[in-house]
This record gives sequence, C-alpha cells and structure tokens, in this order.
Amino acid sequence: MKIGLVVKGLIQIPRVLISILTHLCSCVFHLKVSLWGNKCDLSISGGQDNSQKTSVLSSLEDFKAFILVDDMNSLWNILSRNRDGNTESRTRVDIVLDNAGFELVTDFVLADAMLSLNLATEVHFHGKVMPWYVSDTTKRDFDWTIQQCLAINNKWMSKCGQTWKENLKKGRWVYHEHLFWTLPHEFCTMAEVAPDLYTELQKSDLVFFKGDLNYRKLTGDRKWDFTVPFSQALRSFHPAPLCSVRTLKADVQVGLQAGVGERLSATETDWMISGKYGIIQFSPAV
Ligand SMILES: O=P(O)(O)OC[C@@]1(O)O[C@H](CO)[C@@H](O)[C@@H]1O
Repeated sequence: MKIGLVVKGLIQIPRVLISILTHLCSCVFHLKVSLWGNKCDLSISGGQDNSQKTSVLSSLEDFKAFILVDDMNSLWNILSRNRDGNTESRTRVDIVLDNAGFELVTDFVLADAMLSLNLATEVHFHGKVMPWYVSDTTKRDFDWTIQQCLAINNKWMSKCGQTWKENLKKGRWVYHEHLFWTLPHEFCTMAEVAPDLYTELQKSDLVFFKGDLNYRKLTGDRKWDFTVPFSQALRSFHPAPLCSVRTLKADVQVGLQAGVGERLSATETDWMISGKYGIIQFSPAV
C-alpha cells in the first residue's frame, strides 16, 4: 500500500511539474503580449494612427532580444501560490492600466489567463479619471472595449466579452479609478497624498504597472544611473510586490546589468525613446 502510494506520488511529480510549466509558459506568453501591446500609443506617434499592424504573437520570439530586464521568474512564486487547487488561497493581482485600444485588450487577455489558469483569484484594474496622454484608459474605454468584444461578429471574441462582463459582475474583476493617477505626483508620495489608494494597493499580492508614464512616475523621472536597483529608485513606494511592464519611450531606466545602457547609448541614440526595447521589472515589497 505504502509502496503504491510512493509510486503514485513519484508518477505525479512530473505531472505536477508539467502542469506548472504549462500554466506558467502560457502566462509568460500573455505577459509578453501585454508588454509589446505597450508599443501602441498615440503620444509616441504624435496622434497619428499607431495601431497594431503586424501580429505580436508571431513576433514574440524575435522580440525576445529586446527585453532588457526580464524578472519573470520572480513573479512565479507569487502567481503559482494559488494554482495547486488550494481553494482556501486567494491571490489578488492589480493592473495599473495604460493605453486603451490594443494594449487594453492585451491586458484583458492577461487578466483572463491569470484567472483561468488559477494563478490569481481576482484582478483589480486601475484606470484614469481623465487621460494624461491621449490614449490613456478611462472607465468609458474600459466598458466600451468589453461591450465591443461582446457585440462583435466573431464567436471567440464575443465569448471573451461575455466572460469579461461576467467577471465584473461576479467581482472577479474590479475596476477602480482615482484622481491620483492624473495628478503631477511621483508615486513615492502616494502614501502621503493618496493614503486610501496606497492602502488599496497594499491589499494586492502583485501590482503590474503598465507603460512608460507609470515607469517615469515610479522612478520619479530622474536621471538615475542605469545600474541603480529598481527598489532603490522606487524610494519609499513599496505598497506590495510590483512589476513594471513597459516599452522604453522616455529617457529613464534603472536596474540594467553593468555596461548595457552605455553600450546601447553608443550604438543607438534613440534606444530609450523608440519603444523598441521593453522591460518586465520586478520589485518585492521591502
Ligand atoms: O505611458 P505610455 O503610454 O507607455 O507612454 C507615454 C509616453 O511615452 O508618451 C510620451 C511621449 O512619447 C512620453 O513622454 C510618455 O512617457
């Protein structure tokens, strides 16, 4: 009997590993799509059409070399906590949104994947009361996008729309808005300027900050050395473990390996502003 159990246990180990790997690979995929979704914003194109014209999905492998910081592994400890069918555990993920349009859809797909793969039990979205840059997501964009997906004449898209609407109804997805996101404060002042928002973020197990503007406000838009640790550049802003998912469109970047920033500066003058490079940069709550 005991031997039977041990053998059964041993057989199950690879299955568990395969299952974890499958879920995590799938989530890596969606996170990367969400990262490159940040290439599309109307401010970088001076208001001209900057919609997604090629398939991000087929370019993911080619884009790999342009991810300058990839802290994906640090996310797994948090996201895999819930996935073993432990019905007691609860994992809340927050996404501080950036652009509406293609990027928002990629964020929805990421949120959907985290729920359906049991990596999170609830996802909280944070939108802006009014746009800071032209394409920033407001409540109207959020609702409109779900409504459009629902109404579209495509079986899979409308199924997504239905699921997302249902998620909101059942409280698995929650939308928040706060004026702080459009006030001229760097995030290290949040605990003082918007303590209610800081307290809300403290309830999260992982907060994703989408996009370039959020990165500028996370790091205070300062001229940091490229190798300064991300946690240091955040200064006192540590409400929860957090992760910036951003393509580089402004001249601030921290947490690079020694020499990387200098090498890029010597060869590509616009590497920090072109949107060609991206980061998935994690900081634990310290
Ligand atoms: O936050 P997003 O949407 O990723 O990018 C916004 C942004 O890139 O637009 C401006 C001009 O390109 C930058 O200064 C700013 O950071």
